Amino acid sequence: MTQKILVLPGDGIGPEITAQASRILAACQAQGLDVEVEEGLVGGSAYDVHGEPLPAETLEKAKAARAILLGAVGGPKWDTLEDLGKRPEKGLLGLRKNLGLFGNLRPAITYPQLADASSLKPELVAGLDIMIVRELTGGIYFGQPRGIEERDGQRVGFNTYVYSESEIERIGRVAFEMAQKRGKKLCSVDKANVLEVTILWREVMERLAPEYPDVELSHMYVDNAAMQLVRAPKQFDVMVTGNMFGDILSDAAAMLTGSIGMLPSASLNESGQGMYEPCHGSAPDIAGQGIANPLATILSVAMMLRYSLDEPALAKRIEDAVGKVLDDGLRTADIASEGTRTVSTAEMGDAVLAAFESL
Ligand SMILES: NC(=O)C1=CN([C@@H]2O[C@H](COP(=O)(O)OP(=O)(O)OC[C@H]3O[C@@H](n4cnc5c(N)ncnc54)[C@H](O)[C@@H]3O)[C@@H](O)[C@H]2O)C=CC1
Ligand SMILES: CC(C)CC(=O)C(=O)O
Ligand SMILES: [Mg+2]
Repeated sequence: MTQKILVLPGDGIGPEITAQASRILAACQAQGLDVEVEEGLVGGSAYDVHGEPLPAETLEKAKAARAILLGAVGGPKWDTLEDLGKRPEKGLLGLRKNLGLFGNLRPAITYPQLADASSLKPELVAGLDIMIVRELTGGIYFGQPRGIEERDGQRVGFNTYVYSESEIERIGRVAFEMAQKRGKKLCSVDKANVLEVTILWREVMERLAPEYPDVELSHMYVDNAAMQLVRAPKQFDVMVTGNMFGDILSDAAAMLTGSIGMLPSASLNESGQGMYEPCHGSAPDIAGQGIANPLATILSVAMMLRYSLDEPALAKRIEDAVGKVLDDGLRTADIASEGTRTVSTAEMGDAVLAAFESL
């Protein structure tokens, strides 16, 4: 049966990088992938047309799609909008919430060819393969109450960090199952020395552990986890954490791989429907220059093939194509180093496409 894919380019570099990823998706269609692809508006570009960052039409299309490929949202043009609900980022959060995409997978893999582009010494990252499992529809980004209000003659801003047992349990199960398929080590990251919500988080992870006897569960406070990620990242296999900690730790992990432009992601719900996007934002500082790295978005297509479309062979072919292009010494500016050839966003797309077709 033909499956629907929705492409949401978004803002900033979003349209530049999704254009390259869409070419790879089209190449997969030419190889027999039975999908129907359509585009939609989200974020600032949707606000400019419809006055809201997640128009009903986009949400309808998203619900009907098996998978969504999203570029990025946001930018200075919309940062002054006082109504937070109208900001581009709310469009993205609205999609995640409405589709129930609670399970966010963020693999940080250092391609051997990029070990010297990492912020760490090559020996610290050679062979690095971490999976960060981030809870995506709860925690402080969604908790109520939230707001800014007048209290005792001054304004007070507040958000609520809340998780229910069932929310913790379902992301815990995703992480334990992921660890079972990988190196059988799971590190749960919390701040249980200070935050009640993460005391509960830790308790639920412990309660699940006996159901996964082959997985070694450990716990780490988030401040230490940030430090350990840049001290000795290869100690980690799977990490599981809440929405905000996962957001921050995954950007830190990105630099182990060479660039935030290398980190793809999958956001899944219980039925395997997924949204696929690079971990980075809309990069307004380089938007429109044709220099953004499209590889995180292209690798997100590979994750889509693996997690929502059940096409692991095509997924691997894309990953191998990326490896081949890196072997050939092609780099966008963010991952360039001595002896490599710096190429534009579109030239990187051309090269991955050619490599994909040659494999
Ligand atoms: N998933 C999303 O749509 C996200 C959206 N944002 C939004 O994006 C806007 C910019 O946020 P920032 O904090 O600056 O984060 P950012 O991730 O957009 O950029 C941070 C730095 O990384 C660089 N960078 C990011 N992606 C790159 C790529 N593919 N190739 C080369 N360099 C790349 C940028 O040039 C910049 O120097 C804001 O409006 C923010 O809210 C931020 C994070 C995620
Ligand atoms: C709008 C933000 C929560 C997006 C972000 O930074 C992310 O998901 O990594
Ligand atoms: Mg982020």
